[in-house]
Amino acid sequence: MTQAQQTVNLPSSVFTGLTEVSEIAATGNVLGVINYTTECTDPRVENGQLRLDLHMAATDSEAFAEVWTTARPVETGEHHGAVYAHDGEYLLVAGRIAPTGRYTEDTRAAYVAALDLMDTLGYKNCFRMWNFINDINADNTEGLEIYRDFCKGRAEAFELFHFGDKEVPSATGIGSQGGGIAFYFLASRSAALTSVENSKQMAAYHYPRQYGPRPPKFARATYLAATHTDRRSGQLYVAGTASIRGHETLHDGDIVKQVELSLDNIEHLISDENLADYEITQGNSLLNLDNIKVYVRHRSDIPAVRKMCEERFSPNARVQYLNVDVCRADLLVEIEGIVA
Ligand SMILES: C=C(O[C@@H]1C=C(C(=O)O)C=C[C@H]1O)C(=O)O
Repeated sequence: MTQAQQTVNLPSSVFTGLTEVSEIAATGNVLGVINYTTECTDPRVENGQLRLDLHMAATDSEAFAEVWTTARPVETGEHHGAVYAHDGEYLLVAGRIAPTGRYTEDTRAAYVAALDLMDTLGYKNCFRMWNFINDINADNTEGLEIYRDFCKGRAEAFELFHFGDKEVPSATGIGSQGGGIAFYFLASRSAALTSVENSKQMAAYHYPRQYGPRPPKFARATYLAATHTDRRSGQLYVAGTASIRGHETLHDGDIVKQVELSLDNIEHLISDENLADYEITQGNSLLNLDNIKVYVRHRSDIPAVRKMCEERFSPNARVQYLNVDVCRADLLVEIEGIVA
């Protein structure tokens, strides 16, 4: 099959009630099940499937599962505390850092184990990372905000693996309702990746030191396609996006304006105007965003946030609203998604 005809069976995920996971699992091979639920547990292999429970819901009624499926048979395993599942083309790896007074070293060690696993198994193209950080805005035992503590350890791990700034994947770094720091990553063996920045935001890895000793290392989006010549039909994994222009938070205290700017930021990020710098042409708008998570700091804001989002998202989009802290104390909302 020529490169031009090569198709990459991209992973897809669905959100489902915790009880429906078995039904989804019956439809194909499961790369992994991420439970956004009422407690955090260490990643595990259960019935041959990778499972990670994240404490992201206050009640069972708010809980849901994100199920990653693939057309290929899946193998699972464990590597220095990280649990993984792979199908020959895609790898899902999950880990958890236990609560501690200082996260830099444990974050670095956990990321080193996961990045080493990717190298060892041959899935060097990491295209999305999710990090769930309990007490994200609280100070660690040395007075450093826990998010900044995490960012330091992550930056050190990327440095050890010689990740250039333009090689870091899109990511989410968000609060949780318990459990230290849990994370999961997606990587590919052969897909072509393009790191995408937002021309209206400073690249996070260039943030000034006022935001911490080491900047957050992530791309605003990662474009994933079968080959580098495919600039039209790839997927865009959109990082958690908030009310930030340049490097500054805008609309402190104003949830409505923060939602508007977060949505405007994503709309611009995935637009042909912004993607022209990468020779990607897809004609995207917010109506093409799916697998959406909307993180809201104050539970009482969720109804208004939902109404604003529903006015701009496709009625067919899969959307979950979660009540957790955001990476900066002055941010009230954050939104992520995938353009498939
Ligand atoms: C919202 C922002 O950052 C958040 C933190 C991230 C991280 O540290 O990995 C990634 C995206 C967002 O979840 C931002 O800086 O714009």
